[in-house]
Amino acid sequence: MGNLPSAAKHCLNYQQLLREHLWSGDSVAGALDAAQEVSQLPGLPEYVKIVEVGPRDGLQNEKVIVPTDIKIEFINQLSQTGLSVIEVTSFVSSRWVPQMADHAEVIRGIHQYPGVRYPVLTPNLQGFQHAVAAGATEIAVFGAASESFSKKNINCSIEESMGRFQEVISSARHMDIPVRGYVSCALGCPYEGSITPQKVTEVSKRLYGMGCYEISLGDTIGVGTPGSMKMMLESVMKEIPPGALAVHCHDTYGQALANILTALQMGINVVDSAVSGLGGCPYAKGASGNVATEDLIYMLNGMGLNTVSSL
Ligand SMILES: CC(C)(COP(=O)([O-])OP(=O)([O-])OC[C@H]1O[C@@H](n2cnc3c(N)ncnc32)[C@H](O)[C@@H]1OP(=O)([O-])[O-])[C@@H](O)C(=O)NCCC(=O)NCCSC(=O)C[C@@](C)(O)CC(=O)[O-]
Repeated sequence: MGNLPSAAKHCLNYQQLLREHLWSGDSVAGALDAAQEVSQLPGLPEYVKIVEVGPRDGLQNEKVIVPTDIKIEFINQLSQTGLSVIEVTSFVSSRWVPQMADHAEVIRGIHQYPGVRYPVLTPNLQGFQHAVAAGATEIAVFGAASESFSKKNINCSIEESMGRFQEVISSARHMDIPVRGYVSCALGCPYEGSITPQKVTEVSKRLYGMGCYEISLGDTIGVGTPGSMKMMLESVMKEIPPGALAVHCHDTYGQALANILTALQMGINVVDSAVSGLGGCPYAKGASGNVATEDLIYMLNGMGLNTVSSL
């Protein structure tokens, strides 16, 4: 692959692993054999939707800017693996996140496969308008449960961000564009430390009330444990049904799969992940990558849970 950045080579190799082995049911050395009997744990959903965030969350944090044609090839290959949602880029300021400066070229350049959705991140009306002009048909707004993180990440307070999101969501609604909402720092903040479940609930409830069809609760710096995940979800689930929630776990302390399992046991069946464990937010220092898609699928397969939608 010539002199491709190593991150891109790495994720394209993993993509091959996903397509050739995990989804198709072949076994890789030491991996679970499709014919092997699996026993399902009680209380788990039968189907888990994976939201692949590698091209966006993964590549936004790479030191080397991945060339646009490689991003397009990466997304096209991911589209052929069986994933039903691939978050492809973000319409943010290229001064803030230079890695996403080619957002319009990426969305225009990819082949949009039937049955796959390709959401993009939009922080404000300007980003939304550019995203729609480039052909985006699904978007996500991204807020935080931490005041300091909100200021560092999107340069406004939580209250101001809610005003911007309301504008975006209203415009999206007029165009029948579905909007997902992220809540960062759901289990801890790089600037403020712990965040109360009540604060996470308050922000999530506002986004849900504005019309986000799904709220993705982000453990932005990967400090959560099954204990704190359970407490946070118990609080959020008093206001939002589990069917409208997703979890987004970074893996700094190796807790991501355990945290995801906790969420699944509590009735959540949408999980964000990034192929090869890429990822991190440029405004959350110390955060490691997301849970790796292939590890997540390995765990879900091992529990007999379906990850390919039959819809
Ligand atoms: C939100 C802004 C744009 C505010 O940035 P700002 O500087 O406060 O914006 P402004 O409204 O004051 O405008 C200043 C300049 O930015 C431009 N501008 C204004 N809006 C846009 C836009 N949408 N796209 C492109 N340009 C834009 C605007 O046109 C103007 O340009 P100038 O007149 O100076 O030439 C900035 O703070 C930003 O881009 N932040 C993005 C940060 C980011 O992308 N973070 C990573 C994603 S979040 C994440 O990773 C967490 C998550 C989702 O994965 C979940 C988890 O793990 O927790």
